[in-house]
Amino acid sequence: MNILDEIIAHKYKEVEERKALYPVKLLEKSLYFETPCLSLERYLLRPDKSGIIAEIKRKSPSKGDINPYVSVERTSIGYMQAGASALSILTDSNYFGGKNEDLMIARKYNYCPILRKDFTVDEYQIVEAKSIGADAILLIAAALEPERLKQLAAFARSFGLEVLLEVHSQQELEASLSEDVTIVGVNNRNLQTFQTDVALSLELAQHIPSGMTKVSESGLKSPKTLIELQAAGYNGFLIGETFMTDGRPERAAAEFIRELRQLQQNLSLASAQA
Ligand SMILES: O=P(O)(O)OC[C@@H](O)[C@@H](O)c1c[nH]c2ccccc12
Repeated sequence: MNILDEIIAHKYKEVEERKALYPVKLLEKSLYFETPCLSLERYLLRPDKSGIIAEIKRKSPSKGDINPYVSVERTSIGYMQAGASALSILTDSNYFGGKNEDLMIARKYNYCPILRKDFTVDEYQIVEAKSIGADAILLIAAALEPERLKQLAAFARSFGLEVLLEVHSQQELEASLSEDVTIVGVNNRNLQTFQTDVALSLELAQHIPSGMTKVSESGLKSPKTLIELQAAGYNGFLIGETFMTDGRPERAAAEFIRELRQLQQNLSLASAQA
């Protein structure tokens, strides 16, 4: 069994337990149901922002502990001050050391779109995402039958949540697109080997319908790579480890974004001179 199958099998059980502990009726009392979501897509397209979705990830199956005691308050504020477009908060606890409270803390301190990063397999988790203040959810093509994925996407949209559709191949992409999906994320991490290869994003870019907002996910280590991805049509860049492996992730993000802006400026100067 590969790691994704294992995580998903565990998730189905976990969701049943959570449903019993915190019934939907209880979640629906959250004030966030009266608050409209901020559009991740719109923030990714804002020219004054970097396009970076900065992630808070304490640990992962591939790396083990990354930053287990990170301060979500300090890091989330610092990420946004550094010029990130949005936040991604892992809420899976078993494999990634996250929790709903992490997202709630990020929500409390930041006015920006927040992606709830989890393995969504059930409508309950979508109600839960809205109840903790998320603006967008992830749906992973490799984890869901295409028809099921489309149902969940429509359900998320009915709460105003945006959907980031995660794919690893052209087949997954073509099978899973629907009118409820406007943001496509190409995950550069192979879930069998945990290797990351940005070439996958560059390859798949041409197959993503124009008009979709394109995000490249995982293994992004240098601002130069972002410039390449931008040239290939990417608007968003999901970055976790490169920041989180630093004792102060927000400082690593600030440094990264400063370099990115420098490169962008050099490029626009060069093209103005040409
Ligand atoms: O830490 P990285 O290599 O920068 O990757 C971030 C993000 O893309 C990765 O955490 C991720 C992508 N898809 C996921 C699905 C579930 C959990 C985590 C992920």
